Amino acid sequence: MQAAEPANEAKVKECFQFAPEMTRDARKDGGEEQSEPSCTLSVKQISYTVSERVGPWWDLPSYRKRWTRQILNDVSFHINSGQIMGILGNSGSGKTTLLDAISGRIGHQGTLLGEVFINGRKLKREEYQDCFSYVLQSDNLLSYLTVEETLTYTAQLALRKHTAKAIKKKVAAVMAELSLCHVAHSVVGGRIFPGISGGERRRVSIASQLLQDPRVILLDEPTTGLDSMTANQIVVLLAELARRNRVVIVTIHQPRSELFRVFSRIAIMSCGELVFCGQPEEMVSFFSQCGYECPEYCNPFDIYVDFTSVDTRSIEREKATLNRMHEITSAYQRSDIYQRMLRKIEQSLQQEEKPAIPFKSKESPNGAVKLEVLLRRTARNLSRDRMGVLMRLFQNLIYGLFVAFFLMRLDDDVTKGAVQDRIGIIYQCIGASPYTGMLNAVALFPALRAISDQESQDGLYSKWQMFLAYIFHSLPLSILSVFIFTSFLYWTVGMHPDSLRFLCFSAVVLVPHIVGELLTVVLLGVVQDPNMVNTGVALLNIAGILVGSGFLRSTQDMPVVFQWLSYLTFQKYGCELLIVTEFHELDFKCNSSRFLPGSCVITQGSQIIDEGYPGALSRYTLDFVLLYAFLPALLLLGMISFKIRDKLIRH
Ligand SMILES: Nc1ncnc2c1ncn2[C@@H]1O[C@H](COP(=O)(O)OP(=O)(O)OP(=O)(O)O)[C@@H](O)[C@H]1O
Repeated sequence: MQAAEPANEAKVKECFQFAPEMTRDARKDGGEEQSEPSCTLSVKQISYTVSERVGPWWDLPSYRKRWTRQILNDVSFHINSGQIMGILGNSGSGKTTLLDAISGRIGHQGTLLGEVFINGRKLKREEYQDCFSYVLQSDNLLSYLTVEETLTYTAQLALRKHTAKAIKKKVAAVMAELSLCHVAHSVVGGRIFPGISGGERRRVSIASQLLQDPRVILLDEPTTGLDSMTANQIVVLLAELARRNRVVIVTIHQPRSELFRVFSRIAIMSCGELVFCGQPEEMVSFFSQCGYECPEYCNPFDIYVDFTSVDTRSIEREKATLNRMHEITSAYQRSDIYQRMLRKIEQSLQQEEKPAIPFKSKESPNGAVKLEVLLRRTARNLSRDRMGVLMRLFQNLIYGLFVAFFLMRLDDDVTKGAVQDRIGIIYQCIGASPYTGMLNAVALFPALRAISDQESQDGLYSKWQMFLAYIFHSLPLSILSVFIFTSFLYWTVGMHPDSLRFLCFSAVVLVPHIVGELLTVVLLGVVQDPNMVNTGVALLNIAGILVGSGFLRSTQDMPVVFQWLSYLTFQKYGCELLIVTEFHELDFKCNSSRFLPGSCVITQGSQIIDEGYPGALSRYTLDFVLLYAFLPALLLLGMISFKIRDKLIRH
């Protein structure tokens, strides 16, 4: 099949006569006509299959059976630097999976076959992320930072050898390249916080990638959700980026017909197959020769995607449209366009002097510097959330107000609840403070986790470094919040009036609060759904109180297995410590006018310690050490959890 004919060229002109003249075509500038392309990307026979269960879990016989689903089928193409390729196709046709496969971000669930070559050199799997920049469909930007700050922190994470001045220059250059200078000092914003526009956000995402000077940029639906004018501007901008000696591949839904002149290559996908890949003019002539003309004044992108899509609304339609799709795919594979492309791949693989693989700038700083940058970035971003900071600082205090209002003032008279009320306060302090920690983590960490998933795939840092940065940033706030809470509660309700005991009390209550937050973040490493983590931490806390506190059932009376389990709970050490802190050397009164048999048996706090927590006084220091040992243990567990996440989540 011939690629282009004069008659068809006339048709092309006719078809797009309404399209305004674009500035300059990336293709004409640096594409086919470029004599010595500095970078070539060849994708050879990429196939991806996944094994899926046939039915839902509630239909056990079909759930047990599996079938193999072909997501990508033998996809090959070749593109040079200076060119921009648009991948079109209906929803579910495999566009995103193709980009994931090319960039090495595909999950472990399926079987990936095929090879990717840069400058004719085969890429190893571990080299993918050092070679490609990938702008995801949903941008995860830090909302309270300005555009300039966002890019500066990214540059600090990516570029070690650069001085502060060089980083500033680099950020300014990238902002100029992406026309972001006018919003440099504007806050990025997000769903609940207004900031820059959607189009500007996309450009910030692209700018973040450009900081590492990638030669191959992949973008998944960068125009989704944007109005058509902004979408056009983004694609024209991408074409300009391509013209500066880069390969740009972009998946796109419903591009406007004007963009016909902007793309150097158009690929159309359907059901995981590459139905067509060639120059836009070749596309029109190819489809015409197949008998599928683009009607006058119609957008060829829409028309050709429609021709190649499978309509599943009825079995008859599905059969007919699937046949049509296969017919067009076979015609493409027999065409000169396809054969020429295969020859280019072979030429590129067989050239004698293959240029080196152009990796992204790999001058990332050492782990400690990355952690420091992440810590500064997280602290600056979250500290600008005024309501968030206020809630964080005063949530414990608000809870303390409830308790204080309920109890008013502790009494020394055992007949007026001197023992019961004190135990109640200790129970509330140990039982409730993990929840406030958990709520903080569930509200704040998932957004940071999404950012770290993306940035760790870009090779900027490891996921566990974001985990540590979040925990370290939260420590001063947690300490302050607990101190405000205990300062109020301790003195208002009238606990043991001794400053040292107050400090010990605060130091003990701090741990469950931090453990609640830490445990939640640790679980968020391996469990994606924050609601499940929420429930899990709440249940663990309840179980810990039941087994460890000794309030609901005396530890000595519990079965041996629970006694052993209690040693694994921070509640055991926390409760023992608070009981000793409050009851040691405390004398009670007994109001004889309300005398009930047995009510005046307890006259000293030490009786409570000896009966309920024998030996707790002598274990005071050890209990403190064991209680605080939960913090480094959970930090370690968190690092392991986020290393597991590296394996579980590809992006
Ligand atoms: N790991 C996987 N397991 C099972 N199915 C998968 C997996 N990855 C992708 N798919 C399926 O493959 C098909 C192609 O998905 P993909 O996201 O690549 O489509 P797309 O063309 O990008 O769609 P859209 O335009 O809607 O984003 C979808 O039906 C998707 O459900």
